[in-house]
Amino acid sequence: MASLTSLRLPIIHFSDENLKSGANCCNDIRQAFEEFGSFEAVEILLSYVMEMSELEKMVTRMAIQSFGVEKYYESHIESISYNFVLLKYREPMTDETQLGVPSHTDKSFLTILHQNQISGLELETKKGKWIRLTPSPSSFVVMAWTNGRVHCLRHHVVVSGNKVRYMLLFFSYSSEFDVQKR
Ligand SMILES: O=C(O)CCC(=O)C(=O)O
Ligand SMILES: [Fe+2]
Repeated sequence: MASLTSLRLPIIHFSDENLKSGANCCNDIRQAFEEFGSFEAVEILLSYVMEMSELEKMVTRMAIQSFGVEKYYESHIESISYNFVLLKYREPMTDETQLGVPSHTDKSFLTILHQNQISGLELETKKGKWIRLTPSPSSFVVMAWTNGRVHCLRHHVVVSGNKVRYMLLFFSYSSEFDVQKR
């Protein structure tokens, strides 16, 4: 059996500041590869969450502008908090036919979804028709709130087949925004 040492792999911080000052990060990566052939990448999730909050703010600003209620934008943004969830749906066992999430509507202001290639999410349109989403790792699905004018889609998840499904969910909640009963 190999004898263990207390050595650790080099750690590279993928924070925004580090990525912006590219040169240092590149040198660290080269050095890590030369000396260890490997490194531990940290702060990637934080960068991802920051990007998601930028996307959420951009969509919110555009929606608020087009509804002609820009004057509420600042107070709305101040009232926002986020929740970031990573989900893994295992492949169903042989005696299980479907695994997933029962039908519901999110209680968030906006929900942004990002996933691997395994389908499962089904959305009910305003007219009561169900759509099965075609997943794409290069796109995000944005779901809106509900009020008298905007309709949050009821959705559920049905997972079958023999592949694991991964899902990243980014929810924004507003303390000012009154989510109507759905
Ligand atoms: O896994 C999905 O596609 C969606 C999960 C979901 O709807 C939820 O967690 O609210
Ligand atoms: Fe949901």
